[in-house]
This record gives sequence, structure tokens and C-alpha cells, in this order.
Amino acid sequence: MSLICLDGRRMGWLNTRERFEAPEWLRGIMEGKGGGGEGGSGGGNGGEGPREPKQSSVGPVAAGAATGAAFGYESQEDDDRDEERIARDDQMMLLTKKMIQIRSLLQTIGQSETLTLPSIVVIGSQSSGKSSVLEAIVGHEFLPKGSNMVTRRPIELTLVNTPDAHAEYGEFPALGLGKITDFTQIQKTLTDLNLAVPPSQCVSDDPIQLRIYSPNVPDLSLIDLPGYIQVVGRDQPADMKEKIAELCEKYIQQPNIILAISAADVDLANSTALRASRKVDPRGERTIGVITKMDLVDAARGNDILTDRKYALRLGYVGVVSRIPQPSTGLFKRGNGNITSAIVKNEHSYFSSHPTEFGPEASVSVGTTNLRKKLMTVLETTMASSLKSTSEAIQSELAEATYEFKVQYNDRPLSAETYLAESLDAYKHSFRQFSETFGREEVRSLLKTELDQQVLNLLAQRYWNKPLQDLNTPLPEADPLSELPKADPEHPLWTLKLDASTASLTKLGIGRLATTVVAKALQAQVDRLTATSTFASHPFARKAISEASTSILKDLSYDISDELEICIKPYKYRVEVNDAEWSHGRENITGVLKEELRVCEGAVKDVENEVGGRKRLKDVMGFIDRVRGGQVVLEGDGVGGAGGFSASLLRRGRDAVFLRDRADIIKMRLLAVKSKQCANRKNKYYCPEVFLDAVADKLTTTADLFLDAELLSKFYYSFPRELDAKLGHSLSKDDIERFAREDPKIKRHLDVVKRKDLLEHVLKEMDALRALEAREVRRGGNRGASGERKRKEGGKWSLF
Ligand SMILES: Nc1nc2c(ncn2[C@@H]2O[C@H](COP(=O)(O)OP(=O)(O)OP(=O)(O)O)[C@@H](O)[C@H]2O)c(=O)[nH]1
Repeated sequence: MSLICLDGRRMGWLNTRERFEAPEWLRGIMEGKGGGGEGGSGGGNGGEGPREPKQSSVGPVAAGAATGAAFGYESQEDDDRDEERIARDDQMMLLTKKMIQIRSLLQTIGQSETLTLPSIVVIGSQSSGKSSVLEAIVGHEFLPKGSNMVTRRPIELTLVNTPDAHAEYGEFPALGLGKITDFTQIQKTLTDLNLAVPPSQCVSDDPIQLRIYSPNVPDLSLIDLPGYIQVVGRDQPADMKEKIAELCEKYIQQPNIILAISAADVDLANSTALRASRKVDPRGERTIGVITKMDLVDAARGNDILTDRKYALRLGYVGVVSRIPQPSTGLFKRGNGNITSAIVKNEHSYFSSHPTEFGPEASVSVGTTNLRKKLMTVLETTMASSLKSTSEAIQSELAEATYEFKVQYNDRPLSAETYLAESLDAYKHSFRQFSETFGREEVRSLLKTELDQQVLNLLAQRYWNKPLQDLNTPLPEADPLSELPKADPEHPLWTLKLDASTASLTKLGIGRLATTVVAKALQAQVDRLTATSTFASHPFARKAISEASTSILKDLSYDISDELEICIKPYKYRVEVNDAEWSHGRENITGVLKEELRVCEGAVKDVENEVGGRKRLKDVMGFIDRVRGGQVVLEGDGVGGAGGFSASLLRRGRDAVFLRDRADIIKMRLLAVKSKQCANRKNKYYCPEVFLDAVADKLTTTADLFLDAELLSKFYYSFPRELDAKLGHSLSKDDIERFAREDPKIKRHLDVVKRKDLLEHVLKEMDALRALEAREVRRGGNRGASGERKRKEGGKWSLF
């Protein structure tokens, strides 16, 4: 049956739905895609198809064709319905479906006592057959089994009829496990979730939400609760009985419907479920009595129970035989297959063999199929009558959320997607700004500073070397420094010295060194940008950005360092320096030496402060000088202290002497570099500082050109694209949501927006439903037949 109304127009709810464009995430929930997996078609298509659960392939129809209709486990009875009746039934089923969807939506908003639509709550003693009844309704074994009190948490079960789908599957919306088609897996997950409640706590009121999508289930919302126990085991907490009773009592309050399960072989007077329901529903208006194990008592007794007047229930009793038959005949296999038809067939064979007690004349309701139908009808009407109060509760919640949105967030809309997109744009923008300020010049300056240090090291090793390892008098060898100003270019010592120093510089591994220096600078800049961006409070994004830059730089560096090494290869054999280069080198090294001098003098000052003042340092340095000059002879090696100075003071004194000597050398070399002699490149042996600087400059020029073209350009091109890939299209909706919620401020903002949207949406849905319901009631009022049916079914229900 389609949704086309009798007068040919589309039904109101669909109209409303088409007019209101819900956000995508919301549509996901409405379409039954709640917990990360995709929902079945029946969850959201508005029921544009037959709404009754399909019969399983091995149905009871053939077996029960003759007498089945009388017992209600035969589903073909509706074939007799006239068109108008079918249309109206479909409409009511659609209402229930939508109400159940709204119920699920309200669940996502959060547990609130007023903010919910009624559900069917299943209570019963342990072993009364609760699980068997629920599984018969669902058509699958999926509930936890075992003797160790395996139901410890409420299970909020939403059944979604998916008429056009074939697949049957479950989803745990809160766990995001996606669709689970294997019902033994659902059973295992439920068992694990229940057993996670420690035995000492025995029960928890934190519900497990489970949705089951199938063409064979009716649209229902059921809550399974731990079974009442009579006696507390020795290893169980003493207050367990009370705790279970309290939990059940909490759930069986208005407006929920109570499904009180009692076994036929236990006297109804002793039924804990009926006793508990009486407490909260003394007039028996919202309790359905289910009598299980009808096959365990004789038929006459069974009939007596079902017509019981002592515990009269307006919604009546239904007798069932919901035990799953043993798979001896090969008719069906236990496990993952659908068990409905086997159960119904088994029931049929039992009830039909006692026509006097359970036949049409007996006026009793029996069979799982009848139970299902009763549940649907009752839920439908109960939900419909709750629409008004729930919609008022939603209105007041919405008013609160709207106020918070206005006051706290100035009505600024936000979604995880826009937040990510804006953050990414801002980040890429600041990266582009950086790339415009970091080019060849900056690379050059970085490299030159690095090579200046290498030159200073080389000079210290090969020309200025005056080691100060111990306190011994230095050997009377010629001081190379004092010889340097008169270095003879013909003497192999000086040629070798300069050639070796130049070779050390050119064979330093410039390719790798320069690439590493620039890559590190780029990485540091990326890290700085991240630290000052909105991504700073998002560990996931920080990691993704850092990984993006590291991997690009690593990939690029590998080849670039080799290629650069090849570029500078000619300098490894011969370096020619022209006049301009020489004078530029002279100028540059002067600056480098001055800076080095400043650093040396600063370091001496630091030592001075460390040892407790200038005078103290001067004393110890004077002592070291006298020892080195041979004026004072040490006993021993001075390791444990000497001359009244502690070992550590002597150590710091030696550092200061070294720094002072180095500063002296630098001053001396500064004078040399400035001298006329060093103005001419022919005197390169006298002025290795200038020559090595010029070599370093040549290497830098080659490297900066190459790195600018190869490393910078390629990095500037690839990095933003890699960011798009890592933080853009490759992320799923869930990833984006998780990302945005890493920042507590954004999470709060998103929560308010989402809550508000959801409440607005639910309210619209509710209004549409209420309008539809009102129209149905008006129609119903005009139809004597349906009015009659309404009265028969309890009078109180407004929809029939
Ligand atoms: N003969 C018969 N046995 C049934 C029927 N329904 C359930 N049983 C059996 O009764 C036992 C208990 O059934 P369950 O469905 O597990 O009962 P429960 O109330 O869920 O039990 P707990 O999970 O322990 O609370 C099982 O061995 C079922 O096979 C029935 O209609 N007839």
C-alpha cells in the first residue's frame, strides 16, 4: 500500500517532511543510519510500501490454512480488509513508525524523563520465558543467555520494519559498530556489555540501545529488563532482589506499557510481574499479560488463566508457546536463521489441537503473531496519546536551547564541517603568507650562517688551535698563529693547510647538510603555524599536519640532497675566487669574527657569574697562567684541586682561560683580516679566513638556488594539497565530528546547535504527526465501523 491518501493527495506527514529540509546528520538519524552504519530503507522512507512484517519463507500458512485465522497466528486475515481499512491501517502504522523514529531521536538528545515517548517494558521473573517471547517477536536468538544473571542492564530495543529490504541486521547506535548482520555477534556484544557490570553492582540503569532492522519485524520499541529473582545466591549481593525490583519499577512508570510475563505453570497469584505492574497500574489499563509455556499446563487450565477475572487487564492476556523448537526435523536451523515461522508453526500445532479451549468460540487470544499485533496497536495508541505532553516538553527544552544559543553563541551557526573547513582555510592562508616571506634569500641566510660556523670550526682546528687539556706547561713548539702573518706561499705547509681546509669544507656533505637545515626550518615553521592556529587544540589535526609536512620533506630531501651534492661537485676539485668575491668574503668574515668575539666575551662573563665574581675568576685564571708558564709547579695533576682552588673552580677557570685565549686570537685575526695584506686575494695563505668564507659563499649560492627551486617550490606546492587530503576529503563524517569535538569550546557550541536543530526538527515532526492524528480521529469519527472497533479495543484509545 502506498502513502497516497484515499482522496489521492499525499499524506500530511510526507508533505511536512518534503517542506522541511533537515540537516544531513539529522536526516541520517531519521533514515535509521544512527550508529555509524547505514540504515535500512524502512527506517526512513516514510513507509511507502506494505507495512506488515513479511512472512518468513517457511511460514505457518500452509499448515494452518484451515483453522489458523481463528487463532491469530495466521497473518492472512488482513486480506479481507477493504481498501479503506487497509489505507487507514497503513496510515496508523506509518504513525507508529514515525513515532518510534522520533523516540530514537529523543534518545539521542539525552535521557530525560519528560522527553520521551512511551515504550513497551518487558518484565518477568527469571526463566518466565521473557527472552523467548522477545526473540519470537524479533525472529532471532539475540539475547544474552546463561545462568549467571546475564541481563544486568536495560536493553532498549527498537525494531524497525524495512519492507523493501532483504537484509536483517542490528546496530548499537552508541557504539558505532555499524551494521551487524550476524545475530550471534549481537548476542555476544549484548553479553559483553551486560557482563561489564560487575557482579558486586549486580544491575545498572544505564541502558543499552539496540536497533534491529528487518522486513520481518513490526515497528516496535521495547525495553527488556533483568528478570525478578526470588532468592539471592550466596555469591550475589544481598540487596540484589531490591535493586532489580527498583530498576523495573523505574521503567514501568507512566506512560510506558507493561508487558508482564508469567509462566502458565506458575500460579498467577505468584506472578512477580503482575504484582509489580499492579503497584503502578492498579486498574490494569496499560498492562498486557503474556502467559508463556502454555504447553506445560493442560488446555483447560490454560484457558482458565487467559480468562482470569481476578487479575483483569483491559489489554487482556495472550497465551504463547514461544520456546524455540529443537531443530530435529530440519525445518529450520538454529543459529542465525529466522526462527519466527518455526515458533509459530509449533504454537499452531499446539493451539489448534485444542479448539475448544483456544478456538474462536473460546474468545481467548493466543499466539505470538497475535501478541505482535496487539503490541503494535497498543504502542501506536499509547504513543499517539503521549504526543501532546511530549511535544510540550520538547517546546520547553527548545526554548532553553534557543536561549543558550543566543546568549552564549550570539546565534552563530556552526557545524563540524564548516569549522574544519574554516580552520583549514585559515591555516592554508597563513602558510601561504609564510611562503611569501621565506624564499631564496632566507634560505641563503640560513645556509650561510650554518657554513660560517663550519668555517669557524675549521679555522679553530687547523689554524687557531691552542688546546688547553690540562694544567701542564705547553710544549715549546712553534705557535702556528704567530707564523701565519708571514706564511710563505711557496712553503708546502701553508698550501697543504689551505687545500685541506677547503677540501674539508667542500666535502662536508653540503647536499645533506643544506637540505637538512632548510627542511628543519620549514618543519619548525609548520609547527609554529600549527601552534598558533585553531588546530592547536586538536591533537588529531596537529598530528595529521605534522605527519603531512614530515613525510613530504622526507621524500623530497632524499633526492634533493644527492642532487645538490652533484651540483657542488666541481668545487671539490678547484675553487677560483675573483676580486669581488674576495672582498665580499673579507667583509663577511669580519662580521662573523666580530660576532664570535662577542659570543666568547659573553661566555667569559657567564663563567664569571657562575664562579662568584670577576675577582675570583681572575685569581683562578692567574693561577692557571702561572702553572702553564712554569712559575708554579703542581704536586700531582691538580684533579682534586690545587693552589687553594677547588677542582670545579679550576675547571671553570680553564674554560675561561680558553675563552680568553680564543677571544685574543679572534681579535688578532680581525686585525689581520682588516690589514692591507688581506685586501688582496693573492695573499690567501695569510688570510685563510677570507678565502674559506669566499668558498663557503660559493657553496651557499649554489645550494640556495637549488633548494629554492627544488625544496621550497615543491614543498609549497605539495603541503597544502596534502593538508586537503589529510584533513579534507579523506575524512569521514564521524572523523570530522570527532575532530571538531576535540576542542571543548567547539564541542559545547556544536552540542547546543545540534540539540537546538534536533529539537526543532522533532517538534516539526511531532506537529505534523499530531495534525495527521487529529485528521485520522475526525475520519474515524465519521466511520461507524472503526468507532465500533475502537470501543472494542478498550474504549480509552483515541485512534480507533
Ligand atoms: N515448554 C516451554 N518452554 C519454554 C517456553 N518459553 C520458554 N521456555 C523455556 O523456559 C526457559 C527459560 O526461558 P527464557 O526465555 O530464557 O526465560 P527468561 O525469562 O528470559 O529467563 P532469564 O533470562 O533467566 O530471566 C528456557 O529453557 C526456554 O526454552 C514455552 O512456551 N514452553
